Amino acid sequence: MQHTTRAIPARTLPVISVAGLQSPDPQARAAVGRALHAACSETGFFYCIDHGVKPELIAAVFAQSRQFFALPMADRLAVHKNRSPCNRGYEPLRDQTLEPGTPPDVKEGFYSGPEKPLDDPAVRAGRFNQGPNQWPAALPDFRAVMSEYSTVMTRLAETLMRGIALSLGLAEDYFAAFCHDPLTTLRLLHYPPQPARPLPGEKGAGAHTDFGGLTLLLQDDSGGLQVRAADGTWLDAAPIPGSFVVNLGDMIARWTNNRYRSTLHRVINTSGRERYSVPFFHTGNPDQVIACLPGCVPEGEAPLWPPVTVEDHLRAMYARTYGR
Ligand SMILES: O=C(O)CCC(=O)C(=O)O
Ligand SMILES: [Fe+2]
Repeated sequence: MQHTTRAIPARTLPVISVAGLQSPDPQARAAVGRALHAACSETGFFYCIDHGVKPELIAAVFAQSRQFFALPMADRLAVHKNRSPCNRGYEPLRDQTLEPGTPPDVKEGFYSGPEKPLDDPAVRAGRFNQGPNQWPAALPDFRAVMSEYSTVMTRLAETLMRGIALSLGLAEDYFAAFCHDPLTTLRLLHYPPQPARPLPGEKGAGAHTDFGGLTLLLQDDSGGLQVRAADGTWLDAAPIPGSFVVNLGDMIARWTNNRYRSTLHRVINTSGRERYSVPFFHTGNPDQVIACLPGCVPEGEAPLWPPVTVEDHLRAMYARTYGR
């Protein structure tokens, strides 16, 4: 019998151990940089392992999230994000339409972020997504768990941004200004099972790219996250326990003139069960101007996008996906 071989594009996302980024040995850090370079330029998505985030903390975040979405609707509506000047709190089912032209997403969520009092100068100035959180009164540990998790994840995102700088041949602290007072958003998501008879195009989360810098996602064991491959097919980002699925958002695509990809992804919860996930968005310093990095435009060509601030891009994307 004859066997033929042919190159088959990888059908899984790369898995990157990021422990080396914490090493005092520059060779170890550079090796992670090389792995990041391949992942960021090919898929814009990878699994991050050996990240140092404690499993107990991750378990606590999921446990609090399940409890939140199991609260009576009146308790959830008491912290509706429409009551917040900065998009913090509960987001009901079908509130967001990530994919233009499709029905609203079959997911509900909860947003929190760095706590700033109403008299903080940035809040008084009406800066986007900055201000106080709303916390569910019925869950006494919720606030502490989410706040600790946000702190830990901000640190991990900063470490990864140092790795991304190395991967681009830049100084390791190149993105320090982007990380200095970052907008970060912790989002809890709950997806009911995909409807038995969905409307045309109806999904848990419509196809979209993320708006910011890095997204670090926890998913439960339901599956359902799909990532668009270069050939236009959808890859399943199957759950790997203990890992984060990391992807690059629009800020990094614009910075690198699309050398690093902000890749379309979507969720269809065909597990038949409730699905829980927790994206953490590290969006960056709101005043940071994102303009094409030196060396990312070929001679004689113009960059693909004009410069934009983090805050302006974020504002435009919320307006588009929430229709207000
Ligand atoms: O729930 C997921 O797995 C992905 C969520 C997502 O893509 C988002 O919130 O931007
Ligand atoms: Fe996303």
